[in-house]
Amino acid sequence: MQEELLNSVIKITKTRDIDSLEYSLLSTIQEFINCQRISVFKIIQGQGPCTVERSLTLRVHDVGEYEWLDRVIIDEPHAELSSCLQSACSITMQDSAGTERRWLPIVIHEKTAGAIEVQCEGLDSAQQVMLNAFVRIYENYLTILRENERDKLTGLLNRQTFDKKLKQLLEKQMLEQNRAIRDGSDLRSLHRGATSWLAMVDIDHFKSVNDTYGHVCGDEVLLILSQRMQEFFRSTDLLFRFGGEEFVIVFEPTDYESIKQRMEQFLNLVRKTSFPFIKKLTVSVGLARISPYDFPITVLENADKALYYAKEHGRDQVGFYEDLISRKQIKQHIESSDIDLF
Ligand SMILES: Nc1nc2c(ncn2[C@@H]2O[C@H](COP(=O)(O)OP(=O)(O)OP(=O)(O)O)[C@@H](O)[C@H]2O)c(=O)[nH]1
Repeated sequence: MQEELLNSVIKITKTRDIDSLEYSLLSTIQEFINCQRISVFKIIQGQGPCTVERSLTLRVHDVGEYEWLDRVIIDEPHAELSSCLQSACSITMQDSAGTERRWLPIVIHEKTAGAIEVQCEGLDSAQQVMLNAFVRIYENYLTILRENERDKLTGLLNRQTFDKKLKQLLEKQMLEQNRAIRDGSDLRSLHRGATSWLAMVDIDHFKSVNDTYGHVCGDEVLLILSQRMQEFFRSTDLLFRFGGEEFVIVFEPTDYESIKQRMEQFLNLVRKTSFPFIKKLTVSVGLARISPYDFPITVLENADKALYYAKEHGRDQVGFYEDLISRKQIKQHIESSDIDLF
């Protein structure tokens, strides 16, 4: 037993990314405590009321038969889950058939980040101790992994995580498309023109902010801008600090008109935001569509070309890659495999 326990701790801490960590945690809990259902819930930070997503569920049907349920946003969290998240305390409920449901909070840097829900036939005290210990190990390890994913100054995702996150998003889109084709759904009516988008945001004349007011003031500008971005964009949009004064946003699928309007509103918000010392600050944006079969580098290059165009044509504006291509204002990126050599 002791050896099995040690091996399971090794399994959990061997993981190098947050998604695999969730799989390891749930399978380990299931291995030691016979459950009917285990889920990881996460609070998605954003504006307005607290949004919760069920990040992963392991549902056990029969001995040796189980299924994994994927990420889903929970509009109305269960009352007990909400209490657990708000109070950061464990909550247990038992129904008349003796089935127990437990919610254990996940606390990171003294803030509740989510909860683990366990549904089972009732736990003895040794199992309860074990369950608590697994959740604490998960909590500690999650703290380390989260810090590795984030930029130190702004707290946004860092560039190193970009390829992985975009790949996950593209795989999800591809799965959805394949599922729709398999189920015979009409893709056009299914998505109604909605695709994912990537925006590259770059502060205009940032060098002069540093040169005139110093690096500390420059850092403060970066911090305020990233806070505004976190408040303004949806909690499901991925925000990265890509380099010095460059940010990348990957949007959940939406149509062209909506993304256009949202980016214009964002530019307006930046114009109206007050930054220390600086009278006026603006940003330029390059926006490109993300298709399921794109390479991350291609999408970045497209957005970068559109950004370059926006910078060259007066700054404080959004360059739309597809628009610029169709108007022949920039040249299309050609994949090396598409080039006909003969
Ligand atoms: N304060 C601060 N400055 C940074 C950081 N990283 C990069 N920079 C500065 O960002 C500035 C980027 O300047 P440029 O690439 O010349 O661009 P720009 O002045 O914004 O001009 P345009 O992009 O053409 O509008 C440089 O002065 C860098 O030193 C950082 O973490 N903090």
